[in-house]
Amino acid sequence: MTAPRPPRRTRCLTVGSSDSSGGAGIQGDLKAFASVGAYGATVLVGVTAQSPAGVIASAPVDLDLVAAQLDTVLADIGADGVKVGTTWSAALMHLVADRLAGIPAPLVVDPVLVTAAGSGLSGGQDAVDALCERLLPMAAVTTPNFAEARRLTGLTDETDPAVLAGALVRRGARAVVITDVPGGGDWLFDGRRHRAVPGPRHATGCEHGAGCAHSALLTAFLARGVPLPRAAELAHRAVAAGVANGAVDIGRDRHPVDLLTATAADTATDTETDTDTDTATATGAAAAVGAATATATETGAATATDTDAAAAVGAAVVGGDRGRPA
Ligand SMILES: Nc1ncnc2c1ncn2[C@@H]1O[C@H](COP(=O)(O)OP(=O)(O)OP(=O)(O)O)[C@@H](O)[C@H]1O
Ligand SMILES: Cc1ncc(CO)c(N)n1
Repeated sequence: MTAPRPPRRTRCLTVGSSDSSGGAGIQGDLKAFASVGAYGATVLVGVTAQSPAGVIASAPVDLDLVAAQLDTVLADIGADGVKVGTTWSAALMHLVADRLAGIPAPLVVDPVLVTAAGSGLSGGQDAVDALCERLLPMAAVTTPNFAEARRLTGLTDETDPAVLAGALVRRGARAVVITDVPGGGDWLFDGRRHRAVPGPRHATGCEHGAGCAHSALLTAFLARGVPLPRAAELAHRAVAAGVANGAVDIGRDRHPVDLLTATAADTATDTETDTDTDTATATGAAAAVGAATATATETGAATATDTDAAAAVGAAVVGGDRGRPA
């Protein structure tokens, strides 16, 4: 009799660029995957010199090296969920689309065109067109911020997220989450139904990497089979908590989001007694899915009342593959 195979952890792959400050890009993605216990692999497509204040210099990685990374990681590690970030060139978009075509894993496309600090970070219009034509139709969801949604649709003065999301679906997206819409929170359109993903805005200045963290968490949750509306809610709550409890001690004027230490800080010396309910209850990615995390961590079983959340986080914590799509 052969021994049962141990449960496999969720494998997430990010195709993105390096952020020298460590807060966004592939570094941010790895932290976001780790915050929910997913295994993160990376295909590096570019390098940036940046701080939370902005991008100073950048360069793409040679396409042959990108192809070799994709082939190697997909052949050996595989992926249950894939995220694509920075869009350096049309050639890169075509290469990534060719290599990812047909892989049985949800794809999240975070079209990084404008960073939280307002820096442009993308190729030209041909890269944007290739992204829309090749990658958006393959993706389970795309997650532009408000400025990116305007750029992708060409609706540069549009203020209504529903109009922008509708236009993106007409451009080929299957589903859209526009992040940080006016008034706070996100906007989800799954191609059939529009809905707000509400949440308060936190004025901590810790927004660097928020978009990367959001799309990486969405990738991990979708990889575990959490339905998109719930995954969008969980990802937003986790990131908003990471902004509220961000790394204010890192960076001069602007600071990175922090998904990892908030939970630890919560259980540490308790020097901060925060009465703001959102801040107090939603500390860190793990706590954003509520008691589910704690229960799963302690008992090794996702016994919390919030089943989606438990599936999303619990599976990672116990290294299992519950919730994985067939
Ligand atoms: N100040 C804030 N308070 C609460 N939530 C926020 C705040 N800023 C952003 N968020 C949330 O963070 C997530 C990412 O949104 P955002 O629009 O900042 O991404 P982005 O602009 O792509 O970020 P970046 O370029 O730094 O990666 C969304 O769920 C959004 O609602
Ligand atoms: C490399 C990189 N990717 C993504 C973002 C998100 O805006 C960033 N600031 N830097």
